Amino acid sequence: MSDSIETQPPAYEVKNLNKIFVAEKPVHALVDINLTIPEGSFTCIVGPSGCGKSTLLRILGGLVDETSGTVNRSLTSQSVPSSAFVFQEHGIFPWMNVIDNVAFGQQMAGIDKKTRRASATEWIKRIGLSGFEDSYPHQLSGGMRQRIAIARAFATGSPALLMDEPLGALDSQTRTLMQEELVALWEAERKTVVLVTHSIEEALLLGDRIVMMSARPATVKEVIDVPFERPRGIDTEKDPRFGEMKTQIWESIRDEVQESMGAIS
Ligand SMILES: Nc1ncnc2c1ncn2[C@@H]1O[C@H](COP(=O)(O)OP(=O)(O)OP(=O)(O)O)[C@@H](O)[C@H]1O
Repeated sequence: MSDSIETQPPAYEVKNLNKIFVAEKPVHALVDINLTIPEGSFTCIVGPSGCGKSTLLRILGGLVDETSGTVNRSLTSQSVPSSAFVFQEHGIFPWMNVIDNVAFGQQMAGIDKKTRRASATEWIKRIGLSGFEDSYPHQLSGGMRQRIAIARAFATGSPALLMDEPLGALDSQTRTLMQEELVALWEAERKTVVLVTHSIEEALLLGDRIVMMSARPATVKEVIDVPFERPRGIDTEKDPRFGEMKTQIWESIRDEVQESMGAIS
């Protein structure tokens, strides 16, 4: 874990948060969530499928309202959105070319065309897609499309990036490369990142901290500090502690899945 993370002021402070979706049958998604996310940290959220991870992320970003409790967001900005989202798929517009997709967030923020095209060109270079500025998403691979979605989020200038399984649809080799690229961008920019993942390995490779959620109605079961030095990679995975932590997290999640299915006798 980065030494300074613990001393950073909170980017998000969640207190006694509850979320009940009002549907034909009300769904109690989140119950009494208390969580502090330090500025500049990389936090991964893991938990059983359907427990409420995406809901928590959307509440952090203000896309969904909480039912009760509070979310204090200290990272605000007059000129750009306080957070930018990256979703697993469909995050970029098929009718826009690469440069317009990357510049979209800045366009929404009212930044002039010349400035946003210069910034988008720089970001396209940083993600290794120079030469593809005029290409359309259907002409690109899945990995290239997710690079664009990530570049667009960084290019908005938002101080926080909220990512919902951003690498989940990629093949394992592309995913490994993109994990490294994402961490390199985060280390250079030091945004506050909150990333939902189903992959325990990914959480251990990317995160300063891992927030483990219980089965629905979800609460924060545990927050684990990830002890591995950066850069992390194959050597990190060979560390015996990596295997131990992976087993510990998996066993905890498995208990939650079993509990939610009523499978524990
Ligand atoms: N708009 C909505 N209306 C009603 N129920 C909803 C709504 N959005 C989510 N839910 C319910 O809230 C619960 C949590 O959903 P959420 O998508 O946050 O879980 P998740 O942990 O991200 O799932 P997964 O890991 O499968 O992506 C689920 O039972 C889901 O059906």
